[in-house]
Amino acid sequence: MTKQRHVAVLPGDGIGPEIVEEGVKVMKQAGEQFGYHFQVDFGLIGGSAVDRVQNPLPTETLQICWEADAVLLGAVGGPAWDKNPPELRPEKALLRLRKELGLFANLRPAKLFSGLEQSSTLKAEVLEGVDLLVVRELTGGIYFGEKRREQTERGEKATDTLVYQDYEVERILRRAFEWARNRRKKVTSVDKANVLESSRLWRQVAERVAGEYPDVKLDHMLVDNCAMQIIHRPTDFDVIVTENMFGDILSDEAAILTGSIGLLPSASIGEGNRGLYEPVHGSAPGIAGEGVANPVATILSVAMMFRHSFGDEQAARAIEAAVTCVLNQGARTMDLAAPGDLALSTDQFGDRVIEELKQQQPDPHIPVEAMM
Ligand SMILES: NC(=O)c1ccc[n+]([C@@H]2O[C@H](COP(=O)([O-])OP(=O)(O)OC[C@H]3O[C@@H](n4cnc5c(N)ncnc54)[C@H](O)[C@@H]3O)[C@@H](O)[C@H]2O)c1
Ligand SMILES: CC(C)[C@H](C(=O)O)[C@@H](O)C(=O)O
Ligand SMILES: [Mg+2]
Repeated sequence: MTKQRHVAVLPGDGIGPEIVEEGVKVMKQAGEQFGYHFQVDFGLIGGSAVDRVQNPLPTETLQICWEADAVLLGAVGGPAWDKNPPELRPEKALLRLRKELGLFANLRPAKLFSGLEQSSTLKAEVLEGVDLLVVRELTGGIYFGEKRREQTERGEKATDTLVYQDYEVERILRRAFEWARNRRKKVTSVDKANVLESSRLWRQVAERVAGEYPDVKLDHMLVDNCAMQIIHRPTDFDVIVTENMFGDILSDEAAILTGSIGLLPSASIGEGNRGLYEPVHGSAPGIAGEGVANPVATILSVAMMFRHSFGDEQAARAIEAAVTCVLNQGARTMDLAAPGDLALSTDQFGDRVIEELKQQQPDPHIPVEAMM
C-alpha cells in the first residue's frame, strides 16, 4: 500500500535552492522505491522571503510546516540581510520555526566516510573510526533568552540572557540517553559548570536522569576542554549532549572530522514524529549560484527524515548506502576534491546518488520500523 506523506520544502537563501533540489530528487526516488506518495509544498523562508513579502517567516510558510509530516530546509541568511533589524533577519525565521514546532532535540551525526580522511586537515590516524552524535538542545538557552539594547552613561549596552529550566534539560538528556542506547552507550554531557549557573543546573539534572539509564555511561566535560578533545581524540566520543550555543559551535568543529561541513546532516525533533531536516551548514554565499555546493548534507538529512519522521529505517539506510557508494567510487564535490582533481557539480553528484539508490534493495535484516 502506498504511504501518503506531506513534506514542506523551504529552499531559503544562497546555496539553499541548489542543495534542496538534490534532496528533493533523492526523496522522490526513495519514495518511488519504498512505496510513498508525497505531497510536496514549497514555502518561502529567510532573506528571499524578506525580499518578496517583507517577512522572513511568512504565515503561509508556518502553516504548511504545521500541516506537514516533515520539513526539508536548505539554509537561510547572507550578507544582503546582515544589517536588517532583528525581526527582519533571515536567521530569526529559522529560530522561530524551530521554537513554534517545538523541535527541542537537534541530532547532528558526524561520521567519517572511508576514503575522505585526506579531505580533512586533521591526520588520518586521528580520524579513523570517527562516529559521534551531537545532541544539541535547540529551543532554549541564550538563543531565546531576553535580549536588550540600552543607552547608558558610558555608552551603548547590549544584553543576552542564558536561561534553562530543569524540564528543558531533562527532556534533552533523556533523548541523548535513549539514542546512546542504540549506539555505544556513552554520553558526554558538555557544559561550563565551573562558571555558569545554568550549567550547574544542567549537570545536576544530567546526574539525576542518568540514574534511569544504568546501562549508559555518563561523563561530564567542560566545553573548552571538549572543543580540544573533539579534534584530539575524536573516537573517544559517542553521544555529546549540550546546550544550544555550545552545540552550534561544536557541531561545526566536528565537521572537520569528516572532511567538510558539506557532509553534515541534521534532524530536529520534538514530542511527535514531525521533524525539520536541514544541513548543519549555512547558505555559503561565497559559492551560491555556481552549482558547486556539496549536496550530501541535505541528502543525508532526507535519509534522517525517512528514519525519524516516517519510521522507515530501510529507506534511510538505502539513501545512506547510495551516498557511501558514490563516495567510494571516488566522486568528489569541490569542497572534498584534492587540488587539481576534477570535482562534480552539485547536480552531477545528486544524479550519481540517484543511480546508486536505484541499485539498492530493501535489506530484509533491517526491521522496517525505525529507532524513532
Ligand atoms: N541552518 C542555516 O540556515 C544556517 C546555518 C549556518 C549559517 N547560516 C547562515 O549562512 C550565512 C553564511 O554563514 P557562514 O559563512 O558562517 O557559514 P556557512 O556554513 O554558510 O559556510 C562556511 C564555509 O563552508 C562552506 N560550505 C558550507 N556549506 C557548503 C557546502 N554544502 N558545500 C561546500 N562548501 C560549503 C562555505 O563556502 C564557507 O566556506 C550566514 O548568513 C549565516 O547566518 C545559516
Ligand atoms: C543560522 C543560525 C541561526 C543557526 C544556529 O545558530 O542555530 C545555524 O548556525 C545552525 O547551526 O543551524
Ligand atoms: Mg551553526
